[in-house]
Amino acid sequence: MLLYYIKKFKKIMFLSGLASLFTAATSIALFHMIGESGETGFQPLEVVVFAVLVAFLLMASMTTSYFLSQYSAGTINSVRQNLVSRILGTDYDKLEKAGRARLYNVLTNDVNAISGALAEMPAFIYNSFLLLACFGYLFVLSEVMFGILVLAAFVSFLITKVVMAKITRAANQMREHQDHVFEGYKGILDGAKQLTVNKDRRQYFFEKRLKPVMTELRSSEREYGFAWDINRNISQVVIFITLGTIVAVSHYLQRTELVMSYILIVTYISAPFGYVMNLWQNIARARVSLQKIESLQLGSEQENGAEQTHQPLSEDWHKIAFKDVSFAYESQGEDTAFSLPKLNLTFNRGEIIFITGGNGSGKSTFLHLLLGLYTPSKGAIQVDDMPVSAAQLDEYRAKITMVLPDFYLYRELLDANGSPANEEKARTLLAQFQLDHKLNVDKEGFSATQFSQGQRKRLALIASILEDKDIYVLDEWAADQDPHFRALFYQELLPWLKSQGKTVIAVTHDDKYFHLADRHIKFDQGQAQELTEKKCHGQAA
Ligand SMILES: Nc1ncnc2c1ncn2[C@@H]1O[C@H](COP(=O)(O)OP(=O)(O)OP(=O)(O)O)[C@@H](O)[C@H]1O
Repeated sequence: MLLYYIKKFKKIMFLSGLASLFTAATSIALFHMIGESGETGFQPLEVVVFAVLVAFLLMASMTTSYFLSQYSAGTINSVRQNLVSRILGTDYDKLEKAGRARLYNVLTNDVNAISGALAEMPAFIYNSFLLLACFGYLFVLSEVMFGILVLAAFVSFLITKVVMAKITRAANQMREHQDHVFEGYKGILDGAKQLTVNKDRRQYFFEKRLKPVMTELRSSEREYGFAWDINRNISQVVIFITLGTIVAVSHYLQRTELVMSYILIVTYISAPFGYVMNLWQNIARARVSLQKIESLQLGSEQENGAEQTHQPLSEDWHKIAFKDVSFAYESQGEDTAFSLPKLNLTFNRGEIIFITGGNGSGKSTFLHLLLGLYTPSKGAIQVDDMPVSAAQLDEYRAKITMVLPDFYLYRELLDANGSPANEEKARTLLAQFQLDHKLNVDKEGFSATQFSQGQRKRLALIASILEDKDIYVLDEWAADQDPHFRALFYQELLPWLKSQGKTVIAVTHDDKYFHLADRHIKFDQGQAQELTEKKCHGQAA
């Protein structure tokens, strides 16, 4: 993936590399002049050349900085977009398994770690050129002293390599602990009300849940930083030993005129050398982040406008069927995971179907399968006897609109084509749902977003109706409505949807209205049973 981004920005990398080359060449020319004129001083012409070179160096380094900043901003944006796009293209069950806390961590820490390492790539090129040019110049000055320098660089490299193993281990631990801390942050935000009202819980949560994971994170951060500090300190010592050796050898070789050039350049390159080493550290972190992202098995980037190569599903469909559909959650620990064994159900177009059953009987799991959020482990969902293939899944899902208990209220209202919905139509619905006094709709969608839970659900249903899909999947929609709206939903809205040819599959516990359904399917421990009319009227969920 790192290579992917390097390739993506190769033009700007090349340009910054070129600018770096000029900068490095100019620096060497300046060093040469200083080294040559150290004892005699500058002649008037040399002063002019020196001034021109300094001006050129400034221009070249500023041009390099310009390309670097372009690259950095572009890379960070590109990594962010790529990851968001991959998350959007990931199957829901994988996202559910990863969990929100981990995904937040990917979108914040990992994006920063990867983009940070990539953004420094051109600076790495720049500093590498500088190092190469300086080394080349030192080689020309004296091969023996250059050999000493190479030996010192090699020792420094070996030390870094040993320390690197420790750094990578600490980086892995740090990343793992960050996930735990993010899980804690999620608890603070999602449970803000409970934590505010319940002081004991707040203290317990902070002391027993947050503090331990934060302490773990701190110790892995310390280990990580310390390992790197050791490396830096040893490298500094190596530089001083090198300088001392150079002074001694130059006296031994009776070439003391080289001491100034050598000390000047070795001191000068210690900063770029540290920079190159630093990037190594950043790459280690980026690699851990990349491994983490890969372990979440995110999807590939969303394809916009990809050509359809599959057989299209019928627009004029008549029935949707579950054919021998089985599904089981992954077993956690020793417990046997919940499963839906061999469901055979048919939903005809234009029907109102109520789904009932006790808590944990499998209603939501069934809806997740119906919505194409979970993949059956066996069997298939069929549209007019044709199994829906993986390639047809988006097309199948496009027939459905839904309001689930954990819905998100998007401000934007869309129509059947995914374009902004007709404002007049939206206003009419607002009036019908008695929300016109609370808010308005404009080009951007709903004009306010602070509502009661019942009102939010009404708005979610308005958004669903505007989407104008064939199938409405509603999970306990009426549960938060007052008796008036509950009656309106069952006695007016559902019959109206039916009259429009819509299919409604609704989970409900409102036995008072069971008679209004065309069909009634009851779930019990994962088994679905179609209730006959008699049973249907006589039984509550
Ligand atoms: N993501 C999951 N991973 C593992 N098991 C799960 C998961 N979601 C639900 N379950 C289990 O599956 C069973 C059925 O859950 P489901 O949410 O389908 O029930 P439900 O009928 O919708 O219940 P309720 O009326 O309480 O909403 C439960 O025993 C639950 O523990």
